[in-house]
Amino acid sequence: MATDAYRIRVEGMDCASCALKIETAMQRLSGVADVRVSYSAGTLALRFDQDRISPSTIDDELCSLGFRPQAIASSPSSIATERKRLPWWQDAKLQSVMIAAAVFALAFALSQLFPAFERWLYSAAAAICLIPIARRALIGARSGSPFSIETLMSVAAVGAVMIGEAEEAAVVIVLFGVGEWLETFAAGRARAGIESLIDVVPRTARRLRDGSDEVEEIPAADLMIGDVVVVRPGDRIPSDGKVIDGHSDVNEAPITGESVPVAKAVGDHVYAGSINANGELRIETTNAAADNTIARIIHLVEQAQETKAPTERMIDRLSRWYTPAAMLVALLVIIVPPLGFGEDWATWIYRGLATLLIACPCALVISTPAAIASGLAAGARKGLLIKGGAVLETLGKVKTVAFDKTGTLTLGQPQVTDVVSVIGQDDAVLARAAAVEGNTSHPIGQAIVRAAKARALQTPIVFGGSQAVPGKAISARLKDGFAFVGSPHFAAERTTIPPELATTISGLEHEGKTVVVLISGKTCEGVIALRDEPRPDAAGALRQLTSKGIAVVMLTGDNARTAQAIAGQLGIEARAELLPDAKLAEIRRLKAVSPVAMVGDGINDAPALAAASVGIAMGGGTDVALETADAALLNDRAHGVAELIALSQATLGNIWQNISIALGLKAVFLATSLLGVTTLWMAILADTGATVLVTANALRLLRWRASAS
Ligand SMILES: Nc1ncnc2c1ncn2[C@@H]1O[C@H](COP(=O)(O)OP(=O)(O)OP(=O)(O)O)[C@@H](O)[C@H]1O
Ligand SMILES: [Zn+2]
Repeated sequence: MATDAYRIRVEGMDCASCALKIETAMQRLSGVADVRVSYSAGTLALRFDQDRISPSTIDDELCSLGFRPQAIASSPSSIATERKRLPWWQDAKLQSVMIAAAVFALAFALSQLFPAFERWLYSAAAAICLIPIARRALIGARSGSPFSIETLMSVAAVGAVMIGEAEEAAVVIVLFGVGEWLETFAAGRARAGIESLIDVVPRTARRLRDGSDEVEEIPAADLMIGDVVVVRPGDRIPSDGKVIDGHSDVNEAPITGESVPVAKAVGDHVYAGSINANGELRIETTNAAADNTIARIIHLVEQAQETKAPTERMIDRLSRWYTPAAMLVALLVIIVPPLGFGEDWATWIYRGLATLLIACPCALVISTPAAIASGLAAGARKGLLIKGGAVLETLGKVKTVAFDKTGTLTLGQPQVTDVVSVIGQDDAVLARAAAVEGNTSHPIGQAIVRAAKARALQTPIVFGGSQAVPGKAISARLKDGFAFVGSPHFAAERTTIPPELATTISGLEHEGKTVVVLISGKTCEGVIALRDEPRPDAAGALRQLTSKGIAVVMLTGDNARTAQAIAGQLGIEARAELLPDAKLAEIRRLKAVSPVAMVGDGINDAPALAAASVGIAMGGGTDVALETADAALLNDRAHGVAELIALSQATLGNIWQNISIALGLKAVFLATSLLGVTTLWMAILADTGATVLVTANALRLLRWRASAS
């Protein structure tokens, strides 16, 4: 079966139960799978079978439910234009509230003139205003959501009219409209988290006309790869690109969350959305608008918001039976006291209707996605990229963080410090080792090659390619046979290391240096020691984690003495000499006890990152980090790990506050309705009030700041 992905923006999805309604309706269409609706991003994503259904059928279904499907723009600047908001007085919800209010005002005026018809006038007005709501209730019922808020409203309003409370029915309908309008407003605010990212990309760019010095202003979305743009001091950079002229300090906060300016000169890479501080720059565009780093971040955050967290799934399931159950309770409230205890019918019908109105699950359904959306957006603004609510939830529960050593706790740029030769000349050892490492991507090998270049050494010829022995060594054929550069362990497996050399090696290792041995045939020709400095902020970042009661451990393929020396400096426990498989096994072992986060540079430790409960990529540059791992630190600071965990914990806390607010308010109002204290209009206000409160509480997360850093 060939399936296609379909992703659109849905206008009018302003209440979380709307999102559920769309989800249910889509799941019922045949030929549709993987339905994901994000209330917080306002998007719908699904896969469909071309042979059985077409996108236009899907769009029609959305329209019949009362929503407006819209294509998603691919670049931030066009998203910004696309999302241009209508002025508030043109809002459709507000207009329908105004119409309802006008109809009731008319009924009121007429009833002053014809007091005898008062009841009829209000009933007629209620009926007119109920029509659109009842229609939505019917459409919802037909597409699989019979117990929507519209159904509850319709039943309550009809019931109120029937017991002679037409006036109150009128007030409730108007208030319902006001509530819906408030929810739209709140939903808009909740989406502001992402919009603040979109807004950093300028709409226009000053492009240099081919071969001349003339500048023309064009939409940033129309920039093409190779175009040269001129960015004046104070302007935002319109596209990812390479500086070809000028130098300046650039604030990359929109991408990395770090507002310390970075000096940029010819040849340096710059990101769309960053702010050019003081010098004019000419930049050659390297990415099309939709491929800019910031565009990819926005896209990832939106997609992250579409994936549901476990708590959210639980709440969704809960809310699917919550409403029918509440309706049942309302029914019992209506019939039990009069039938069982001879109480007054009118009183208990009224109380039952109030109970019905507070049965709307909106606030509950919204509690989790609203918090997660804010948490994800707050993270993205600080350079903490989290790929979904599930990751956020797991991160908040992490008890152990495992760090890869190279490039994560250390800078990942080892420098050759010592060369010890057995065959005579130091330079010969370095040159031969550099030849073997000629094409390696391993940081140790690259450092050796750099050192040989720095000494302007002539490297011997290599025959054929090189062979890596992962976690151990690399080999290549030189003129006089095969040579290996590898760990002392590996050397000891192949040959005997002379005792005095072994002493030298362990001495160097005690200093925290990594030592590799050059072997040719069966002879040890010499050793090379390298030093990789710990990141300046590593020790502080680790302390931040341990002070929160999180265990930290360093995993490395390096030898135990070197690992110990570095771990000692950082105050961390180390597991050393782990071959790639052993790293995986170690992660699995830790994970069996409690959730584990693994932090790596995302380049050569992808399997370990994947095996952990949460894989966090850092230091690998934005490109790799963005695509691999569950979370990424775009700012390349070790502190980011503690911040990620703190943000996740704050989000989890916020979720539980929201659930408590939602359920707590319902409980209070259920009690007061039974006691007869709650009026219908109070019940409807309590419902929308809870939704607005929950949204407002979730929005607090947007202002989240890492406390200690
Ligand atoms: N290309 C190579 N040249 C020389 N030594 C190598 C090479 N590849 C691996 N080794 C040896 O194997 C050891 C382990 O390598 P591995 O790649 O597993 O760890 P690493 O990436 O250096 O460190 P970490 O596990 O902390 O990231 C290295 O310390 C080194 O001694
Ligand atoms: Zn609602």
